[in-house]
Amino acid sequence: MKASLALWTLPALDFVAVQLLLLLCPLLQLQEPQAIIWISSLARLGFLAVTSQAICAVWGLPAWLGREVLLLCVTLLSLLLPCYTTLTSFIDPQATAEILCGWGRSDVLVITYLITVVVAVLWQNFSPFENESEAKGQPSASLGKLLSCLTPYGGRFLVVAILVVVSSLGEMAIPYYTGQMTDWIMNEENPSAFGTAILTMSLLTIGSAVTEFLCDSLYNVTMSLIHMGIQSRVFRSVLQQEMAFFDTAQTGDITSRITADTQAMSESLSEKLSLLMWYLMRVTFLYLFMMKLSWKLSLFTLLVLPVIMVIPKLSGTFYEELSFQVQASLAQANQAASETLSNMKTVRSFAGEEEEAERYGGRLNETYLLNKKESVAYAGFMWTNSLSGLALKVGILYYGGQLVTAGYISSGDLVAFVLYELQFTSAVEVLFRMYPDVRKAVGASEKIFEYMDRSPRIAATGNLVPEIFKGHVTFQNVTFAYPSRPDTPVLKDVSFQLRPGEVTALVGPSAAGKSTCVWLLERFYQPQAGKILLDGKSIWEYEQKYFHSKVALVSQEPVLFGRSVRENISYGLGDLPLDDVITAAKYASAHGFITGLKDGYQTDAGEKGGQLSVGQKQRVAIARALLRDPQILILDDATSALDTETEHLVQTAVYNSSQHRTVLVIAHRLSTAEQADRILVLEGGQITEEGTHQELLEKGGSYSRMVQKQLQGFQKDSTNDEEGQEKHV
Ligand SMILES: Nc1ncnc2c1ncn2[C@@H]1O[C@H](COP(=O)(O)OP(=O)(O)OP(=O)(O)O)[C@@H](O)[C@H]1O
Repeated sequence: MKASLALWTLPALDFVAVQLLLLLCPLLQLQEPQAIIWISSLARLGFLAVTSQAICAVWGLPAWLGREVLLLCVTLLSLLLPCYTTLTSFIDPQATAEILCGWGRSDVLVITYLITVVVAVLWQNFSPFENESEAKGQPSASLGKLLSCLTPYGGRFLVVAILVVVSSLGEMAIPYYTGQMTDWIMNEENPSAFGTAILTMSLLTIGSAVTEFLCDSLYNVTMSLIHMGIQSRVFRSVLQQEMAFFDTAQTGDITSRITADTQAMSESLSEKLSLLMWYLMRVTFLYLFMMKLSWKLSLFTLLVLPVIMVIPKLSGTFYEELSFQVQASLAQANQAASETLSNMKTVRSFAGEEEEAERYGGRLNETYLLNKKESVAYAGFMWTNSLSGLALKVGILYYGGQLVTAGYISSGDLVAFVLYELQFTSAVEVLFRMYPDVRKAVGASEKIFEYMDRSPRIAATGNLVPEIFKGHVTFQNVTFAYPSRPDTPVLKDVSFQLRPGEVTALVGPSAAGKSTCVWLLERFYQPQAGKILLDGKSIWEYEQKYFHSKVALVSQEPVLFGRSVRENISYGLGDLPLDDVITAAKYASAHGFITGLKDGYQTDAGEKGGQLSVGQKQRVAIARALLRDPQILILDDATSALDTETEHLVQTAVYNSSQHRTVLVIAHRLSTAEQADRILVLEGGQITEEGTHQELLEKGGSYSRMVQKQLQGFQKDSTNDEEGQEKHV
């Protein structure tokens, strides 16, 4: 506020300086008015530069004004008049005499200020260079990046450009011939020329329409190719991201970027960018033809043009901001809907339908409110646009009429000019009406490029593919906190080993960090301190595909895909023989229930495996892991949903098949851990005990207490059962 007020002192000081210069200049006793105006203007420039810098240094600049824009204003204020008088004196010395003598007049100063303000606003908003506010992280135009997506199709765009030029030129000829005809009709010199002009006009119109059709078709086909390419690049890039990215980004947001944002962008690009290109070409040609007819009228049009540019731009910026907010709010609504639909069972079991519907309705209402604002902003933008265009038309007709009366141009030329000018103005109007839409595409593309250009914080760039892989895992003083909660360490200086041919069980209370050890071993995250080694080498040194062919995980909540059971088991391995799939399924005790399904191995598992029970899903997931014949097998509470008998069968199969394999089992049921060769107890992110079941029981520490608690739990359960039965009897 202080800075804005201080800035207003600049015009006041400028006014005083001009008055002083007007008093001082006669003292120089110069005869040449051009010399007087240049000397005074340079002195004014020096004064304004020093004063503006001083104001900047003391009060600083207001947020809406860039330093380079202030410099531009100072230069324009001082040098606009001398430059104008010098240039026009070459063309018409009489016209400049009046300004030279009265350069300090208040009306001249006011006009200079008006032009300066218009140019400054244009520069601030349209400058091709990055301004300070953008550098501070506001959404910046990603036009360059967008264009880089178009470059592989350069050849096609060249053909489109040629077709645009040909078609535009065809259109340009029509007003020209209309003007010619007006002159011919008025002079009645060559009546046969009338027919020739009509024929030429018809041919050119047909030619222009045909090229326009070809151009549109080629352009739209190319744009859908680009859309497809961008969508698959974004998806690919998202898949490369580290796990922490998926912890923080909402699935609905990511999906919305891949689908809705790319859709919005490519729609705007295919419709609006083609029109933009078309109208830009048209504007250029129209202006050239207008210049040919009357440079004065063309110059007049150009001078008034900034007025019709600034107003739509201002309302366009507001509209653009709103459309950005609408998109963000829509993504949130989508997120609410997809979260509810993907957790339908939980919603139903807690009778949360009404609450979820209200939540979704609330989000949609927010979007609706923003949409309302956006519509009003759009209407305002259109209104200001047409009003400013109308003012320009009236001005041109008035000035053109005067030029005809003065004999500068013929009536035919004025008719042709007015026709060109009408097209020119509507083309400029269309350009500015479309501008927010193209910005909208750029806005949507910014979000897309944010994903597309994002480099994963953790990249698996290793290339180690040893022929002999034993699978000896070493956790060496590992300390880790999740990136989303950097201040809460989950693992603290954890060290242990998993040996080939051994089954190691990791047990401990809930939230002790057991699954976290698995995620680290799977390379989903990187520890802040310590190392995880595989056969003595860091896990990050191994090549991505090789690593995951050697390390297989069956997680706590097995995830299946909406494909056949067979495809789910052979996921990631391509088209494997059915016999291999069956062997793995048998090991996992899944073959029996699979053959009992309606279509056997071809049965669809449903979305996220929803058509199978949790226990069935767990067995399919174990079969999927065993089919890879991994050297390291991790079972993270992978048999929790199985009955005791099936669990025993699966465990025996897994343990028997692991003579050379390294197996890590995480289990809440301690009976599962009992058979393991070694048991590690993890508590509060630290390994507190290590040994066999027997050793740990004898030690009488946490493990034995946990076993006792579970046993007591079972006894209590069975006592309750017996009591219940007695009561029942
Ligand atoms: N993606 C995540 N981002 C932030 N914190 C997490 C994340 N996953 C787990 N945590 C936190 O890390 C801690 C350890 O979780 P972890 O899942 O490793 O425990 P656990 O021992 O496997 O528990 P359980 O036996 O209940 O599965 C918990 O406090 C949990 O809230």
